[in-house]
Amino acid sequence: MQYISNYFKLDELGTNVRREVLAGFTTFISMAYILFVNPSVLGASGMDKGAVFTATALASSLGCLLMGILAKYPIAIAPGLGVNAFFTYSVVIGMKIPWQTALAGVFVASIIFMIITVFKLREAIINAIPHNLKLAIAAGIGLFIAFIGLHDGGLIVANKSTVVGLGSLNVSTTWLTIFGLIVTAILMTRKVPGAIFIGMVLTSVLGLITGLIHLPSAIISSAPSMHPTFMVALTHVGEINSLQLVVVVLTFLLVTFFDTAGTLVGLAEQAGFMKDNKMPRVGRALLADSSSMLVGSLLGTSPTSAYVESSAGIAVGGRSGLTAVVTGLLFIVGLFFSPLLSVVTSQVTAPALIIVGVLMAQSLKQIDWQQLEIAIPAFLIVLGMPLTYSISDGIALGFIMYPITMIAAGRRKEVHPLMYGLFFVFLIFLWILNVN
Ligand SMILES: Nc1nc2[nH]cnc2c(=O)[nH]1
Repeated sequence: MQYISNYFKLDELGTNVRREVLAGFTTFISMAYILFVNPSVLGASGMDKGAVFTATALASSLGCLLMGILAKYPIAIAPGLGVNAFFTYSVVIGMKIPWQTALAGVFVASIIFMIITVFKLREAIINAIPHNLKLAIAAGIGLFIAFIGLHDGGLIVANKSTVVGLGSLNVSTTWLTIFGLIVTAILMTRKVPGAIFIGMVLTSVLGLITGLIHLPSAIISSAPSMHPTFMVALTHVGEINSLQLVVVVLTFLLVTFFDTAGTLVGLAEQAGFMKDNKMPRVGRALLADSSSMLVGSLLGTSPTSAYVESSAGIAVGGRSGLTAVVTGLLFIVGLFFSPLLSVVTSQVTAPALIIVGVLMAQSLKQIDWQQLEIAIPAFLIVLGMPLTYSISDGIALGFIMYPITMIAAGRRKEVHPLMYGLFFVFLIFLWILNVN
């Protein structure tokens, strides 16, 4: 115990083992839903849900353990919601790229992410992209996953005359979504730890009682085999050979890199770790994420990110890497609960998607809406993501508009050369998509 306390510097951080364990549990309960939501989202791309479940648990566990032990932060890592939706809906379903190739794209992006981190290019890249556009990406992803949740839960449906509209309230399963959304919203508002998880449990129970969800055959079982997805990424790397796939890899990289970097800084501010506006050991934290993304792609899951839900553990006092280690160990325990997958239907996951969307949309408030040369591209990113049903299309719209409005405002010297490069990359990308 003394060794643990010394290693994680618990005394120095003004914390103790008991508080750290409680924080680790709190964070785990807040994000355990991803064990079920990730297989549901990636399963829609044709991937085996059981294999994704096991890959999700292992990649999350590894990410949390690395973050705890190497970077010593109370920050958890797991496959990001949003980027998994991009994987399924934009890349596999939209661009008709096989999931095996998409997984290879995640693998390639993770290697670039590692190189950027190890060779300290990270500051240069973080600085090249305007802060307001990074905020817009986070917010846009929030709107995108909320839109997916509203649609999957039956609340928003396609409509021939108005494009989209309110779903029919005569569909009984939609009432499960409504119930889940209200319960989760109340629990979140009252700051109950694990609100999203509890909301999902209560919605599933209501589904079981009303017969809208069928009883699972068991609760505990051995972890499902990863055979259908294991090492598939490696054998398909050769298929990353078109501009379309280069843009897909770039999007995986941009989204994961900025999501993680932004979330790390946000959480470090919350926990009081920032020194001179900089986060100490940020390289190690990014390495923890890029390593779990790399391993995750080989096991069978979309990119991992630092999780906003870590703020729940920090809020109950978690300050050291021990918090993340506890969360990581709990993901191993989670491996044995795969039979519950069948209970977690899209109506059960919908409220989680909508509420996490709200959390991610909070960065809207920091965007400088007064300067139109910034506001217009930022707005296109934010609105573009849900309306095009694609993170990369949203980024493309904003990144193409940005140099145009900046030049119009007489601020062309403030545009980083990389942004001019991305202007052409995304222009060609949209053009290729249109040709198809
Ligand atoms: N930062 C972050 N937190 C999440 N929590 C659930 N999904 C995500 C995600 O994609 N990014």
